[in-house]
Amino acid sequence: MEFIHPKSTNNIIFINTNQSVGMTEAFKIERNETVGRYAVAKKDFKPGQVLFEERPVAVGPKSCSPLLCLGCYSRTDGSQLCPRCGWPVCSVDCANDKLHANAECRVFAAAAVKFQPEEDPRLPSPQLECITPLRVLLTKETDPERWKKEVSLMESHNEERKKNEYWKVEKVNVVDFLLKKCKLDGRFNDEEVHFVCGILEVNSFEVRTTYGVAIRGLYPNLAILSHNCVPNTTHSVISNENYRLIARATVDIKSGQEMFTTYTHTIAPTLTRREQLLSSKYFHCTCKRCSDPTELGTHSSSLKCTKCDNGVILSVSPLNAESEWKCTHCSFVVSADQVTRIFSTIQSDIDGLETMPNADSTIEMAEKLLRKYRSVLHPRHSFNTTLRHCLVQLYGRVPGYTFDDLPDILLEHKIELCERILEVANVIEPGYSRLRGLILYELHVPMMLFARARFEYGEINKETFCSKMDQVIKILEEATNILILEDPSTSEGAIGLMGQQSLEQLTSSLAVVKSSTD
Ligand SMILES: C[S@@+](CC[C@H](N)C(=O)[O-])C[C@H]1O[C@@H](n2cnc3c(N)ncnc32)[C@H](O)[C@@H]1O
Repeated sequence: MEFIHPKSTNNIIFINTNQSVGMTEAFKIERNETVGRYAVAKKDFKPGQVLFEERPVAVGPKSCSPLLCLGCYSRTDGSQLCPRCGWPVCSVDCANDKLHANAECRVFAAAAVKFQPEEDPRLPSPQLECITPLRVLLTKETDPERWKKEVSLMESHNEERKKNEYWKVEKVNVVDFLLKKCKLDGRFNDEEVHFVCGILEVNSFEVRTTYGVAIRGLYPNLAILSHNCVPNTTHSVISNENYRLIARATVDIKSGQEMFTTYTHTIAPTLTRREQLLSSKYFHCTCKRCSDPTELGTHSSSLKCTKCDNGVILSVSPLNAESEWKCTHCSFVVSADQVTRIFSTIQSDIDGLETMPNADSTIEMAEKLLRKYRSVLHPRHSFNTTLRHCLVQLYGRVPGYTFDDLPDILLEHKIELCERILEVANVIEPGYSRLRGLILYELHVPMMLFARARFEYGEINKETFCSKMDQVIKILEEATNILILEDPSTSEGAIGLMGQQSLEQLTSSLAVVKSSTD
């Protein structure tokens, strides 16, 4: 049987449990014509408070995944194979991992379907396309209750998906492969296999393994939440606890209010977010942020007018991707096509940064891009926020730009980069969001070093220094309160723990300074 190599898609939003949908204490499920089912809070929640915890129906490789071990999902070249089924794993432990051994391993071994070596294991492996759908399908037999109450109710959008080119690829790589080659046609049918592929595309969320590899997980409670480009919840997945998920409120959620998550990158501009939501989740987002030409005053999509100095170019009708864009000050008009071209040129420049190492050359390139598009993009445009986000993680860390190397001017620069990101993050991911937690943490170090230097040079007096340090402590406290809620095995969780220690040290050394006589 010949597999079809699909074009790469990114349709991710980003083990059984006894807890079924509708049983959560946090929300009740309501329904309307536009979104289908959605979640309404049953009581009040505070920022950071847990809404619900759940175990996934299944986790496994994403669509278009490169070759991965089917036990721990580490990258592999396919040279090590499971002794029972002959599919890629990286160790005996991984071959014996329950998720593999009780699922596809049994199916492949019974049908004697062997894995065929891939020419280039770094490219998407069509053979892995069937793994996560198969794991979900098998729950129909292993946990029929959960299948009936949770999985079978999920939205697949198969009527729309049927019209896509990819439907035919899915028929060959997943449906025919599982039913014919793996001899599952007595247990499942065409419609069921396409259904699980559909619900995975529409409902699964990206999950990171302990080693940082991106896979996907199907979480029925989380999947009830509608999308909003300003979410009021966040979630973390604990990879070394069988991918248990914890969903939390990021802001106050009152009883009767809808709970929202995000299915896309919040930093992206409206055109990009809406395009991604339409192509992979099959709906037109009409949230407040998408409907507002200024993106709630963040100007994440706005361009600078090149004809007059004072104007900002905004979409006349942001819910219509064909709408023209106009200057707020002069009569200059730009077509939707022109804006799309400008955005894709800048986006591909930024994408180039992703493949660069964490080194001084990446700092220089990101700074160059900020300068290059200064006359085109609004200062708070999404692309600028993305570049600043990249820079704040490098300043203070990479050789040549460690905190010991940074002159005061670069400390001030890092402070400004963080403050600019926060102006946007406070609106698009308010409250207890990872984005805010991380940027607040990045902000506290240069603020502290800058204040210390000013004090040591005698440029500020003790009182001003103490008030600046009080500010630093407040910022670090907020960062820590957010990040300490993350799994300690993740980088965010580790920063939360470091933040806690620094907070104690800073508070006690500031107390010493405050009590000292001049
Ligand atoms: C993960 S599911 C959410 C649960 C779904 N509403 C259900 O009934 O099963 C994602 C789907 O819900 C709908 N949806 C979610 N958020 C939406 C929104 N903001 N506007 C319109 N439809 C939305 C879309 O059909 C989308 O493909």
